[in-house]
Amino acid sequence: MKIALIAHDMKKEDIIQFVTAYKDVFEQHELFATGTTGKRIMEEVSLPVHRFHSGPLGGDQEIGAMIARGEMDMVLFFRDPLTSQPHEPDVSALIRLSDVYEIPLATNMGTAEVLIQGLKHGYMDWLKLRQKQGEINDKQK
Ligand SMILES: O=C(CO)COP(=O)(O)O
Repeated sequence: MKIALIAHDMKKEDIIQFVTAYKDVFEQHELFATGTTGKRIMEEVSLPVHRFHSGPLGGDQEIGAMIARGEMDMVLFFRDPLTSQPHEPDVSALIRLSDVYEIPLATNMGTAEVLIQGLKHGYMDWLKLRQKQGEINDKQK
């Protein structure tokens, strides 16, 4: 499963704690992140992460492009709702694309917890079926 991890600055500490707490789950999946979030996860949790640009420099859009290509399975985005972001349109675009392609998206730790528990207990297996169906459709094109 390909999982995107993103956190605004005020939520970086939270995402580090979250990924540390569920390291046993995350280490079984392929992780992607915006620049600074990914750097901190690699350094502080010692997990491999594919890093994109920092969010304000286009990282959210790069993750959005993966979603549009059907290459991302889950997005955990710890947003800061109390600070205005210069790249708010990019943030909205990423959330919109998650809805367009029906990708499970958490925008806070509470929902992220439910998604990761679901992943751990196999409730996300329908995603694999969808991937298989996508592969079949691609072959038929
Ligand atoms: O701004 C972000 C998401 O919108 C996060 O970017 P960084 O992980 O580079 O701080």
